[in-house]
Amino acid sequence: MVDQKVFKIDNTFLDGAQNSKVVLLILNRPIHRPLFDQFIALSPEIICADGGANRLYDLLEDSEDRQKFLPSAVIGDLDSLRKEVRDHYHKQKVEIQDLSHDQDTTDFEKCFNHLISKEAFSDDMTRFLVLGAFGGRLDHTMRNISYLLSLPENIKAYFLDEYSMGFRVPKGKTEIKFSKKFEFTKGCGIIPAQTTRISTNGLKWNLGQAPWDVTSLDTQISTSNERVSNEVTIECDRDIVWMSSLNFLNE
Ligand SMILES: Nc1ncnc2c1ncn2[C@@H]1O[C@H](COP(=O)(O)OP(=O)(O)OP(=O)(O)O)[C@@H](O)[C@H]1O
Ligand SMILES: Cc1ncc(C[n+]2csc(CCO)c2C)c(N)n1
Repeated sequence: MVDQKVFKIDNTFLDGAQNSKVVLLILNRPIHRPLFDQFIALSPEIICADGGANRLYDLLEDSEDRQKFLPSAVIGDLDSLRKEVRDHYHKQKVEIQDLSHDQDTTDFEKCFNHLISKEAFSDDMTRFLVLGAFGGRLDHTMRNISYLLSLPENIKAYFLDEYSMGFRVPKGKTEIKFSKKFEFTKGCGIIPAQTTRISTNGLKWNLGQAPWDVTSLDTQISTSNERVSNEVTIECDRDIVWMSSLNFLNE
């Protein structure tokens, strides 16, 4: 029998367990302060997608904090970036990239595509935390999920709001090690893009037996599931998005 390659996803970097490079991408959505404070403790590089810079600027009320948490770039078509915010970051020599010639990709995609095309971010150790990828307009959220599924396999992207965190699990067999500090054992879910044959281990309601041997958007999606272990194994024939609920709102 040929041994199947097992893909590993290790989220313990969120507990500060690994020495990984973290990039925090801020989109144009309200920023939940406790969420920001937790992730900023991982010493990330900050990048803002267009109006995301307004959100960062408004969150940090005094100039000392604004200086401390300076983004290294603001990227997008810049139609949402307020003048005072643009002037402020321009004065601080933050790179401001106007990509308004492109009317086919969202500001988030412009920003992320630009980042991952750079050598500094193309290594396997970089983790991208995208703040504000869910909530707000459902078409934006759905497009963000679609974009997540289209990323190259080596890109480690995590989409977040204060309720949940989503990441792609590629087709094949994957072992996921969860963060103890951030990811709640209750309230996890699996979002399929296409009709997917799937089996899991480590959940209270494992998938793998009829009718739960298949998941698809137009039949059934596992939500409100629970992890019974800090490690879960998933085997699927299409990429899916794993959703972990976060416990910020329970604090
Ligand atoms: N209402 C919203 N709901 C969900 N996500 C949003 C919303 N507004 C903005 N975003 C996210 O933040 C990113 C930056 O937002 P910004 O307001 O600067 O762009 P936009 O002009 O509204 O959208 P687009 O990306 O289509 O140009 C967007 O690309 C999108 O991913
Ligand atoms: C089929 C299709 N639908 C919508 C748009 C519009 N659009 C999508 S992203 C974007 C940029 C916004 O900053 C714009 C204008 C398109 N180009 N193609």
